[in-house]
Amino acid sequence: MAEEQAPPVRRICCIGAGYVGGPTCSVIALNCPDITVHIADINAARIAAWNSDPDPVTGELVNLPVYEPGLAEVVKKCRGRNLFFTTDIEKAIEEADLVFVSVNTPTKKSGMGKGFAADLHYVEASTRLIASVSSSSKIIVEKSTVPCRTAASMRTILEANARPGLHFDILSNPEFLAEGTAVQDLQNPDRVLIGSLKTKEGELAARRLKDVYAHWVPREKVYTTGLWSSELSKLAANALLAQRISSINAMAAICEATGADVQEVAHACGLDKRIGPNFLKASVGFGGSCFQKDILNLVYLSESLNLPQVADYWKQVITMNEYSKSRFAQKVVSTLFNTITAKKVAVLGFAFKKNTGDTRESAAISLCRYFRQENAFVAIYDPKVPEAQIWLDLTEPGVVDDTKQVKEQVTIHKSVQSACKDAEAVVIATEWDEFKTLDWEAIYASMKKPAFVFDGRAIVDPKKLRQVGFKVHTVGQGPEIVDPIWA
Ligand SMILES: NC(=O)c1ccc[n+]([C@@H]2O[C@H](COP(=O)([O-])OP(=O)(O)OC[C@H]3O[C@@H](n4cnc5c(N)ncnc54)[C@H](O)[C@@H]3O)[C@@H](O)[C@H]2O)c1
Ligand SMILES: O=c1ccn([C@@H]2O[C@H](COP(=O)(O)OP(=O)(O)O[C@H]3O[C@H](CO)[C@@H](O)[C@H](O)[C@H]3O)[C@@H](O)[C@H]2O)c(=O)[nH]1
Repeated sequence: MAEEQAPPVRRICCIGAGYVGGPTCSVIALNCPDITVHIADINAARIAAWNSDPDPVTGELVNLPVYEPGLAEVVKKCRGRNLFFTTDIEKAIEEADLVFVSVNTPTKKSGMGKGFAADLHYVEASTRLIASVSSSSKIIVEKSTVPCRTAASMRTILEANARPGLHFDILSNPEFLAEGTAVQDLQNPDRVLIGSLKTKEGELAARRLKDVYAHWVPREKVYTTGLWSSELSKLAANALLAQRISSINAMAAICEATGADVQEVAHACGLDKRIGPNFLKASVGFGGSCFQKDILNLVYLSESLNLPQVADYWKQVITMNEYSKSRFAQKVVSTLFNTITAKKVAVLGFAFKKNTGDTRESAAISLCRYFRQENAFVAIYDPKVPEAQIWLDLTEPGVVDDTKQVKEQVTIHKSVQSACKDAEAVVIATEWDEFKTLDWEAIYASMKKPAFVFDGRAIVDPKKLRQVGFKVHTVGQGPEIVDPIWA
């Protein structure tokens, strides 16, 4: 029997103009000129930034709220054509035939499940708003990362509150973009996952969303599943990715103690097709808004399903990540003759990875906290993170209680050279490309001696730095092999 014709989606609303909603729906607008896209948010400042004017000299959109390579060009091309940023959420919902819910789902800070469960109140508020303002049937798409079976709660809320006669199909369409490569990932995804109910209506709604992606994604890359599998696949994918990093970081600790080199170990393992080479880069620890949050979410889900062994298994990925960060900080302190009190430590990079201005759960935040607790002076440089954001991260309520002391101990610099001047140690916390080609001789000349480099990302050549005069520690490299005088 022929499949029922799926009417094309003409108007899309995206609730949430953040790191996911903004790039995702801008790329949809770019590839689907026949679809009008409204990205709506309660945060007026964020929407104003999305609507900000180009730089009068270069014509570039330099004030967008999310920095992603290539994103400004996409927004410039589509904004005002078929892409609009608005705070009029109700109107955007009302006019749409498909609504993405792309709001934040942070870890709960209080109440039941505190520290583990996802806070779903933004998702619920969006769902209630959709129910109250809609006068036509719509497809509602979970874009946010949510616990398994959230779609069932959304359905219950919609059915209880919407006008009689309206029909809502709920789809799960988790986002797999990584920050720093968001546009590239969206333009050429490994896969697009769409989960739906296995009913005639559910499958028709999934086909309509598939048709949107088919404007630029090959149809065979769109994988359709049941709703619950789709929701769980997002948590599973992040858990598996983070697990690889914790696994290689655990190996890094063994390497440092034995003289093995974790880069060689990772390469040797990655040559096995079953293992593969990606996501095996040892580091100071993973950061970002997703890995920790989503694993905690999975741990909570497992515990609530009375699966404590499963919960413990995944919890260990986070425990190992915390250990990686503290182990690295400990290495700095022990190498600097067991005290960094009143010593200047330059921290290069504050973002959780390169090519983003995002600092959420960045390893640099933890490192700076450790160094401050040891009474060091911390000098920070990052090419993209705004100064105000760094202060916010270091003085977040509940993390430190003494803003004044933070400001006495921490300085934020506009250049690497200025951050490193008179420092005893340089710590590379983010793998920004510019750190690979620094003028290390000039940096060395300006530092106190002995001058140390602690490379938490394994991006600089330790041999070259040692020739300049530095004492170098690279994450995952045993010192007794590369520098016998440290043995
Ligand atoms: N950041 C990533 O790389 C990434 C990747 C894949 C999935 N995700 C998931 O996507 C979701 C969004 O993440 P994000 O990084 O974009 O978060 P974000 O905090 O950057 O953006 C969320 C936006 O939603 C807005 N919002 C909240 N409630 C609203 C409401 N009721 N009405 C209108 N706007 C509302 C907020 O003001 C905010 O601007 C999360 O569930 C996250 O886990 C994130
Ligand atoms: O081999 C590696 C790879 C990554 N990292 C670190 O891991 C963190 C996360 O990196 P990455 O996954 O590249 O960035 P995210 O933007 O957090 O993306 C992850 O989280 C998103 C939100 O759910 C998902 O959509 C993506 O698929 C998933 O990769 C960063 O601190 C990286 O420096 C390592 O230490 N070693």
